[in-house]
Amino acid sequence: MSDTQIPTCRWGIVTTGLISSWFVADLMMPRTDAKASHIIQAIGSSTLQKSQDFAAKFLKDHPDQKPALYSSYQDVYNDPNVDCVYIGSPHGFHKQHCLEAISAGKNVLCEKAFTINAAEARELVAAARAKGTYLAEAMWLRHRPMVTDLRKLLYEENVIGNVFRTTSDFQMYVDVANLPPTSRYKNPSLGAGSMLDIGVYSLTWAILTLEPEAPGPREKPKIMAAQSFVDGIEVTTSLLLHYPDTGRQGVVTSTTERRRDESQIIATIDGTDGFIEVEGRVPSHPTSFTVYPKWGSDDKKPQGKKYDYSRPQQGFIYEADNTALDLAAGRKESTIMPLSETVRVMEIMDEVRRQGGTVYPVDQA
Ligand SMILES: NC(=O)C1=CN([C@@H]2O[C@H](COP(=O)(O)OP(=O)(O)OC[C@H]3O[C@@H](n4cnc5c(N)ncnc54)[C@H](OP(=O)(O)O)[C@@H]3O)[C@@H](O)[C@H]2O)C=CC1
Ligand SMILES: O=C1OC[C@@H](O)[C@H](O)[C@H]1O
Repeated sequence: MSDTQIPTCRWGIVTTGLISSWFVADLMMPRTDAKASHIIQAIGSSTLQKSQDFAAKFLKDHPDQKPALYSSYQDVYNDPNVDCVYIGSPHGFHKQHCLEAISAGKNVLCEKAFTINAAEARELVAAARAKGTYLAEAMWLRHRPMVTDLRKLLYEENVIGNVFRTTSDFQMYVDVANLPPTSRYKNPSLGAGSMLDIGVYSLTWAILTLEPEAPGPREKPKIMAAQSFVDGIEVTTSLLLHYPDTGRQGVVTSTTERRRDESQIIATIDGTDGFIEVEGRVPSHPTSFTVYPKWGSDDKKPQGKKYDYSRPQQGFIYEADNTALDLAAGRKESTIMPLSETVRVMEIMDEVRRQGGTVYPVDQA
């Protein structure tokens, strides 16, 4: 604990790609409501030059940060001053990188999609439990205070009556046909495909708004899914969730075939007394939501009440703070995204892929 009684987490950043830059930039932004403080203790890349370039670019305004810069990921796992390793490699490497970190005795926060399939996720859970290390999926959407507030309005205050449906669509244009085979959006071994990369967020909106018990134990929905492909890579997934007990339905879609607007409605939750629209750039990046009463008999959209959560940070600070709090409390997994929940999500995506026809090389191993 620091003097101010908030925990400090010393992070070891593994890989210097896009997400690692977003994560580090967010952690370094000033704020007044910190629940933890964060130190970038080490950076590991496939080359020393990349680690140096990353630090020079993303820590240039933070001379107090003096990370050890490494030419391998293993050096980060071996660094005794690192409290938690953040893994930002492509999906296909998550299992290997997590296993290497765990076997070095390190706590791990690993990017989504957690693994390629549920079997890999279960293997990681077993490894972390055997070693006694912390392991969590960096599903940052679940950590947003907005999500907690929204679920409270839905299921404690019942602001839209009985929830019966959620729709969520993630659109992102990727020119799959013209990408090199090494790209994580094109290479099946790296887990290319819209479902694992972005559909997981649309699915998360359905889970969070249709399953009030989440992340506790609960029934699994029935799943109906279809997937489409370009050059053998899944580019569009549509999936229907149906909860027989309540009749609720989730309409969950993702595509890398469509350009999106800068701001849009990223999820809609329908209830018997009204509806809620979640606004933002994409389903991983909500900025506000608006609660509307039921439509009247005229054709005018009713007046809604907007809840705005825009702030300078992208939102990675919430998962980082919560990880630091978990570690300070001696927990071995996240209370917000427990490992059982990660495995459940992976199982749902396995079933979507089984119906849709996406097969990754490790599925056949
Ligand atoms: N939470 C979120 O909003 C986001 C999450 N993600 C997730 O983060 C992960 C990485 O995505 P992203 O940052 O976009 O990917 P990038 O391609 O930008 O970066 C991946 C990094 O992984 C390392 N790497 C190791 N082996 C390979 C390989 N064979 N091919 C490519 N990279 C390799 C490289 O790091 P180095 O050169 O340093 O060794 C590379 O820079 C994915 O799991 C993705 O789903 C991505 C974007 C947003
Ligand atoms: O998690 C993600 O959200 C934003 C997208 O740009 C990215 O490809 C995806 O991995």
